Amino acid sequence: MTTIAHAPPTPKARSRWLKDVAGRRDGVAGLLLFDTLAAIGFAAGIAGGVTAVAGQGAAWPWAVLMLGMGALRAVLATLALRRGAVRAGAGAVKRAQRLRAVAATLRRKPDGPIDSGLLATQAVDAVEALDGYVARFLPARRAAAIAPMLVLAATACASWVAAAILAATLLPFVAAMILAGGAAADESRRQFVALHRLSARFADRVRSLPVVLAFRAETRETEAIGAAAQELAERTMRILRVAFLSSAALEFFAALSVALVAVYCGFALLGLLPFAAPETLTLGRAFFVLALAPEFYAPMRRLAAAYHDKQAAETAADTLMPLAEPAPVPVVRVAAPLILRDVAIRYPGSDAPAVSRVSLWIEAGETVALLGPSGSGKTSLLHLLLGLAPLSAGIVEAGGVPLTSLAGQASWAGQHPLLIAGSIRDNLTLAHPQADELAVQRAVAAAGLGRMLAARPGGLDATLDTRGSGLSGGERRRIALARALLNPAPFLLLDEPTAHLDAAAEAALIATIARAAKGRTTLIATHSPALAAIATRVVHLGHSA
Ligand SMILES: Nc1ncnc2c1ncn2[C@@H]1O[C@H](COP(=O)(O)OP(=O)(O)OP(=O)(O)O)[C@@H](O)[C@H]1O
Repeated sequence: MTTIAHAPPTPKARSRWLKDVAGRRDGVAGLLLFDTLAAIGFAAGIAGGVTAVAGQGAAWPWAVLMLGMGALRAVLATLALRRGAVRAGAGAVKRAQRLRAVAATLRRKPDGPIDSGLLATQAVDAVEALDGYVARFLPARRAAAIAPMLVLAATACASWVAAAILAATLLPFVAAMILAGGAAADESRRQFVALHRLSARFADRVRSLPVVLAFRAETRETEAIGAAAQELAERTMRILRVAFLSSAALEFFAALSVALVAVYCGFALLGLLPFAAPETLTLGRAFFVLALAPEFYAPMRRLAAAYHDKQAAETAADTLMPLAEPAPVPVVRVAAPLILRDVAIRYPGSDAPAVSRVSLWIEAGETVALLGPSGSGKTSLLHLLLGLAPLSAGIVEAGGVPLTSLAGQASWAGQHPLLIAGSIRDNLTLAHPQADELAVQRAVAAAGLGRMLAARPGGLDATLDTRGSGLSGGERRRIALARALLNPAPFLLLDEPTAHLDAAAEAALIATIARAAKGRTTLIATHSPALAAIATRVVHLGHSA
């Protein structure tokens, strides 16, 4: 199971980070405020219309005002939704954070504590959790600070008593909101962790499906995934329970305030108040106040509905904040000689070094074969040069400058070639997208892929999945070799390119490799004396532990 090795950030640091990430996007909050102004106009339209129907003046201008304001509210609501979600809103924030998560995955240190599978999950799940925060919560919070005051001011113009009633019910309403928010916070965090656990476990098991099937562990794994899914379902139900309870409390106070205003207006109009009326209320004013009363709580209810988004974003921030900021990778052109001085490689968690005290001096254009028993560190040395294994002692230099990675300047064919979902051509041109058709055909022929492609429907355009299903191990290695040959990089690193081939196929491939190595600085990890024979120098690595 994947884990993240870092302490959670403080609440203050977390909210500062979220604010910085979201930036100032006041457009949506502005639209919500205009919506409140339109609601005031709508209420005025209703009040004027009712007064006109009761026999005081023409009704149609009020009807026009009411319809116009109603239509305007619909437009403003749609615009707020679109702007928050797409334009300059959550879309841009999510894109930026996804790039950050992917960059952190690609540029993490070889001995870094964060698992790349987990980082990939973060790029999808955690970043998605920022959506509601940017698109709904932030605009709702900004609007909730001003909109109720606008409604209160408009109400006070018609009836200061009704305004006082609304203001008085505000206090318990806010207290209920704070309580509900606090209760939802912990549940929401636990649910996010359960979701994370389920998706990481699921991704893990899908990746190792052949192993699960081979060891007949389907039932056990299905039960484990079922248990994780059940845990998530239970946590989701708990959140829903808290959400229903809190929204019931909020609705109660909102309804209570509207009811109090209605009772006051009705009794005042009928002259049934048990005390002397503090103001003169007309039918129009009473209707205006009544139509406006629900709008007083609308911005705060919108905020309460989006509160879960805030919790989700805060939990996501805990995993996204520690990711390293993507820094532009300096393009350093390196050249031979490659110099390794007393180099040691120790993998995190290992007691013994995989490689220790290795010193090498490789001149430009040299072909060096790394020979040694299994586990002696041949692959680790090649990985070190590519920045995929940690340098724990010693110095690696290229052309007199310290070297962190040959990536970008080396053609590389590994022992377990990476295949991407796509056509065979996509896989070949992965390292050199500008390669033309002639170069692709030459690399295919050189790597001995011609017969396999001729027998396959679609040839170069036949599609592969990431497992390279339908390809033999040898064919996968040949694809990796063809890819390395296609890329005219100054360094060529090959890891057991002729493993598991019969003698004739090996001899043909050795001739190809000898041709490809001409003019490049080449390192080949191999067990094959025949392949090592083409090298200008053979380096024997120590015995495995
Ligand atoms: N990612 C890793 N984490 C921990 N230990 C590792 C890792 N990769 C390799 N090792 C260990 O480092 C040692 C050297 O492994 P390496 O693959 O470099 O040897 P090799 O000479 O290429 O072996 P082979 O000829 O079998 O491919 C081994 O003991 C191996 O278990």
